[in-house]
Amino acid sequence: MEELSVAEPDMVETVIATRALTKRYRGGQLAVDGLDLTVPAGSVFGFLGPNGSGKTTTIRMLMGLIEPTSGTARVLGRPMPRATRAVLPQVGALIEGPALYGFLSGRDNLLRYDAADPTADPRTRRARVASALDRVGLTAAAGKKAKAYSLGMKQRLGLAAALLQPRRLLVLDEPTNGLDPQGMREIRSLVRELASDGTTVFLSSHLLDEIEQVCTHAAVMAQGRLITQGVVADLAAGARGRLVVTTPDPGDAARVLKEQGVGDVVVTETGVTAEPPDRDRELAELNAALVTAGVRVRGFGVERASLEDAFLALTGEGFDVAG
Ligand SMILES: Nc1ncnc2c1ncn2[C@@H]1O[C@H](COP(=O)(O)OP(=O)(O)OP(=O)(O)O)[C@@H](O)[C@H]1O
Repeated sequence: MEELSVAEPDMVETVIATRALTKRYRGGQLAVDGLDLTVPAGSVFGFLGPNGSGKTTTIRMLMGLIEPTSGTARVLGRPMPRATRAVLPQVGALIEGPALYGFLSGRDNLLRYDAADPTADPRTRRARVASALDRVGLTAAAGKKAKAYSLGMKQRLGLAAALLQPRRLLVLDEPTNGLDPQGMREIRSLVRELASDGTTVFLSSHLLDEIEQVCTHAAVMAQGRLITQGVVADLAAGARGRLVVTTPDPGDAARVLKEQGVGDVVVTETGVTAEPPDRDRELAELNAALVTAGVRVRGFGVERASLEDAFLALTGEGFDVAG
């Protein structure tokens, strides 16, 4: 019996933990290669990687949908896929778009979904559905047929289905994929809101700026392997940022910076960028050197590194966004 119980909430500080998790598909494709993932409780964890980097395969292993070839995965403290039946009721998942009945209204879709859950009390069903609709902002559109919903509304309805029961973990696979900018904003702010009550959210994305905007933590994947993971701000800080000089005299500016020993000087449309110096004092000296040499400096400063810079620094290649 012990086997089927899920560890108490305060015992689980790591909501997802994998060790050397590996998946090789039958065709021989190594989709996930020795993955060690640690998702802390309460985080909004971004699982980032270009298309084909192994994100969906990992999520499917975490949800007990497919067996790993080797390695282990624990979700809410329990081994997957062995404890799938005990774990899944506490996990809300939105994977590969929600399965909806187009001819039913949004509300009726949720009523049906709730009725399919043997643990859901039918007497409180309508209240549960109303509150889930409210949380995702679909109350006004609840009576409309789902086929008339926009993609963003369908995603929100899928989220509402995931929220019918209290969840300790939400797993969202590319939740903003295919949405227009407005739809993306809505889903992002919804994710923030869901996380603010302490629910751990694990979301995959191939969009760096999305991860920077909504996530506290992130893991970066490339070709089935983990490149880095940690607090988003720390990951970005690991990259050094760029010295940016705005000037109508880029040639002179580049020459002066090189004379001063600055590395990786690149002429751009609006001026010059380069490796930033290690200390602020040197920054002031560089600025002075430019001015003394007669370079017309219109802007001078170090631009904060983004997660994209960190990714570039780690992989030495561009973040190939195919989707
Ligand atoms: N059922 C399968 N059989 C064989 N190979 C597969 C299967 N599913 C995925 N793959 C391969 O495994 C690799 C990882 O795919 P996966 O879908 O996990 O990546 P992803 O990061 O989720 O990408 P996307 O965002 O495109 O879904 C890819 O090379 C893919 O072609």
